Amino acid sequence: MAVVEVRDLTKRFGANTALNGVDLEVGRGELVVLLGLSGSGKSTLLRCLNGLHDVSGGEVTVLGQRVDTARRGELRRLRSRIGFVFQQFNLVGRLSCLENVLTGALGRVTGPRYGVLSWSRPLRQEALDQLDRVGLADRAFQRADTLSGGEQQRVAIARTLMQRPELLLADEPVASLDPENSAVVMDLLVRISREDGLTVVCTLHQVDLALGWAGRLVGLRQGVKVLDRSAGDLDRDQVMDVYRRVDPDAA
Ligand SMILES: Nc1ncnc2c1ncn2[C@@H]1O[C@H](COP(=O)(O)OP(=O)(O)OP(=O)(O)O)[C@@H](O)[C@H]1O
Repeated sequence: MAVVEVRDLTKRFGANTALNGVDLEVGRGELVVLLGLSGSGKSTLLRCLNGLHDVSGGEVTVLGQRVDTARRGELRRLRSRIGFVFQQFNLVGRLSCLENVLTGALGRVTGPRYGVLSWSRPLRQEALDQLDRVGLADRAFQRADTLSGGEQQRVAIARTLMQRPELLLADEPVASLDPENSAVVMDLLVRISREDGLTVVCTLHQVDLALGWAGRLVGLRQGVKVLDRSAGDLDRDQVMDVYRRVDPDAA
């Protein structure tokens, strides 16, 4: 069964059509990168997958759950199975890295938590293991806002893993990082996807990163899917064609 099944998806914002008849199927363990010019609909597509946007037409099924027709409770349960990694990390800067990672498990416990010791020992160990996995176990008790951008994104990924997601959506996860840190974060996403059989759908701006790290590339141009191929079958020029601007007067 596909993890993501999108059929003829259309999303309009007023008169603006952000997605126009998009079909997409993503199988378990695939790492798919969405590419396209700014405004081509990449983030909108990610947001339709976890129900952050209502759809204007078509069907979206994720982890066997219809998203476009889901009730609020069904959406809440579905979102607890989907990890989301953002460009801006969204860590709580004054909290330690360990506490930030622990908050990823909030959906698995009942009631509020204040401070590291309010979490059970097994969860604390699990959070430490996740920090270790992203290479930052030695920073567990350091304030998150004292870490570099690349390190903060790795903590954010560890936090998402605490959620035990079955699907990971990443919206420009390396957009604010330098090339070296971008490579570290992409390496990490690929490794986690392979080790856990985790399905990842990620938007990226950098063609070379996408070609180097993705299993499959999906290109959007003005809300239309114009490319959907295995990365190994593509060269740079073919991918760059996704970025060809469309002259509105030429149509
Ligand atoms: N909440 C919104 N309200 C109105 N229009 C929106 C909204 N979100 C996106 N859009 C519009 O939908 C289109 C697609 O935007 P989207 O953010 O999905 O593009 P993108 O490919 O992710 O761009 P970027 O690479 O800059 O993040 C754009 O024209 C954008 O202005």
